[in-house]
Amino acid sequence: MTKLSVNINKVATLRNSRGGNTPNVLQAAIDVQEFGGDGVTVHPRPDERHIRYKDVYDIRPVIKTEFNIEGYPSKEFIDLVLAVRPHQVTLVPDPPEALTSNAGWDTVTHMTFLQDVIGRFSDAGIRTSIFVDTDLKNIEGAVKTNTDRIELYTEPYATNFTKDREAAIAPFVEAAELANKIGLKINAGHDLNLDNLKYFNERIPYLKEVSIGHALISDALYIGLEKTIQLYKQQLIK
Ligand SMILES: CC(=O)[C@@H](O)[C@H](O)COP(=O)(O)O
Ligand SMILES: NCC(=O)COP(=O)(O)O
Repeated sequence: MTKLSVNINKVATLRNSRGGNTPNVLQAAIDVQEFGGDGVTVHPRPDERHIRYKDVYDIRPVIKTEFNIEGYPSKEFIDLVLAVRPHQVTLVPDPPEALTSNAGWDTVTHMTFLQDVIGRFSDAGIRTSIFVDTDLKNIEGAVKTNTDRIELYTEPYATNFTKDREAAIAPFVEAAELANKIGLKINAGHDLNLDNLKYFNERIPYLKEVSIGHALISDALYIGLEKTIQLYKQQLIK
């Protein structure tokens, strides 16, 4: 079964809209694991508009499953990850002002930088993953960065799924086949939801983990967090 890591950024976005501590982000991290999530993902950004650096420190001790920290590897981010020591770090090439992640790494152009950062995390015993699109040159470049995993950037799949699901999935299957062949493990995420997740999971070989936030937290407003997590987990049965 593919693992579900629940991204709780949007819980923090709601909290931050009022100040105070409602909803409680720490309790959300505890509950998503209690309700069957296989991990917790956070993506701190420089302006701390959702998950704050302090949240990341606070959440670490309540993790009983797997903690995945995503973000752009600025000096502050690298220091945070090395201090908190999650199970996995996912490097994302977001510029600071990005509304949300909107591209994968150009692994050829940024090879030396990625090799250096990945080396530092690997030396600290933290599993590494890098966010990439399905361009095969970026998959081939990824293996040379020495990353353990890639996270396939699934927004193009989600956008095209409603028009032509076969065409939408095809580049992701090809990318996953190549990644597996050259020794990379595969995660995926961005804009996955209850409509498009089952087909993605069925069609993508070797998929180890998906991280889902925006749609899952939105669904939870209607059907509750526990039921929502169970529904997402059901989509991930192979
Ligand atoms: C890498 C990725 O796709 C996610 O981390 C995404 O950026 C979710 O974060 P937000 O919901 O804060 O945009
Ligand atoms: N890595 C993707 C992630 O954590 C969540 O993305 P989204 O479901 O909020 O689009």
